Amino acid sequence: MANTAILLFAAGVWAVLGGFYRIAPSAAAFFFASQWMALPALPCQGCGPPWPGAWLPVWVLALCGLLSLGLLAAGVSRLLKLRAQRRLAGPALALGAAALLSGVLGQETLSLRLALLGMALAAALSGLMLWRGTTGAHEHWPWRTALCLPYLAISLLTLLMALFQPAYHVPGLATQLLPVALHVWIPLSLMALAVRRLWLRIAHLARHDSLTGALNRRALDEMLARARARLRRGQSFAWIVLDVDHFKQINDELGHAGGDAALRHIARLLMEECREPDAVLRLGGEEFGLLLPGCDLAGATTLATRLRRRILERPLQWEGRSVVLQASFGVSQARPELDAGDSSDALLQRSDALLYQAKASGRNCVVTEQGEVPA
Ligand SMILES: Nc1nc2c(ncn2[C@@H]2O[C@H](COP(=O)(O)OP(=O)(O)OP(=O)(O)O)[C@@H](O)[C@H]2O)c(=O)[nH]1
Repeated sequence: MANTAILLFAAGVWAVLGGFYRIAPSAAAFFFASQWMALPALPCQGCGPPWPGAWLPVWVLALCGLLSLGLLAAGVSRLLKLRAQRRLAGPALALGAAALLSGVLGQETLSLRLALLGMALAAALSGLMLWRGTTGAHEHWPWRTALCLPYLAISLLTLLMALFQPAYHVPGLATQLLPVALHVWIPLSLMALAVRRLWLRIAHLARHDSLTGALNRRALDEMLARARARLRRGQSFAWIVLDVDHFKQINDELGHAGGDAALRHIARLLMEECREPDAVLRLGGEEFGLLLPGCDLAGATTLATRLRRRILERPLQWEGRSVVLQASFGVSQARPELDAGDSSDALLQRSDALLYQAKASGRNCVVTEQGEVPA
């Protein structure tokens, strides 16, 4: 009864998360279905009514278990946006079909063995996808291990049952542990993963421009504060501001979607050309900024000159047309006496003035604190 209640509660939580809050809705739908399929499939020794599985032949229960684990694997692949591992998913499906056929033909023990083998594969598949899908900077190994361990346990247990004890109940300690792993830890850990992914996405959106993927103004404020603190300790930084030339004309000719594509194109070029500590920011409209920690005026000028050329050389490809873009640049280096104050925006103002000069002297050029750079 307790297991059934936990299971129905988890199904309800997935329905609310996916259906109401739209958190990973397709993955939540698979998890919801998986919870329902697990209801009759719970391996339970000597359970009678009202246990839903009490009325069904044992090979049907095992098939429900396989289906439940298959839906779980599908949900994991949707949640982590991974393609299911065909080498495991294909055989698990084939085992399910063979188990169904042999059950219908009256070969119950064979059907049970095949379904248990399928369950071992499906559980291994989910564990493998979770391990691979959570590899990265944000997930630490103890958390990843805790996520994957129950799948490994289920996989091993069902494999042993298939090979040595083809009966649909689990002996000894495993009788207690398996339902806990299946119905408590797996839904809880998957819910935590879904919510954590959403939180990371929100944190990403708060600092990035949704059109171009470049950092936004809020990120600029944080990065400038850190750069000013380093400036006070003697490490300089440089700032490049650039504005796409005649962007209104591009919008008029290509339409707003074409203008947006031009902005994404420019942002991609800037990101390709920058080094690891450099930050590419969209300041608004067609204006971008580059914050270059540890860089002096000469380095920033070299980069701006390279960017100006690269933008000219790599036209935007839009609806079969090749559209040449160009931009004007203002470049300055931070100075401790002017720019180290907590809320000083003198550096940005100097660069804006240089950008204005670049526009005034014909556009498509780089103007630094030492004058215009020859083309
Ligand atoms: N497609 C698109 N257009 C935008 C976006 N933000 C601003 N704009 C447009 O960008 C245009 C900027 O025009 P202007 O400020 O006159 O600048 P410009 O035509 O580039 O002229 P110069 O900077 O002097 O070379 C305006 O038409 C804005 O509507 C955006 O996110 N997407």
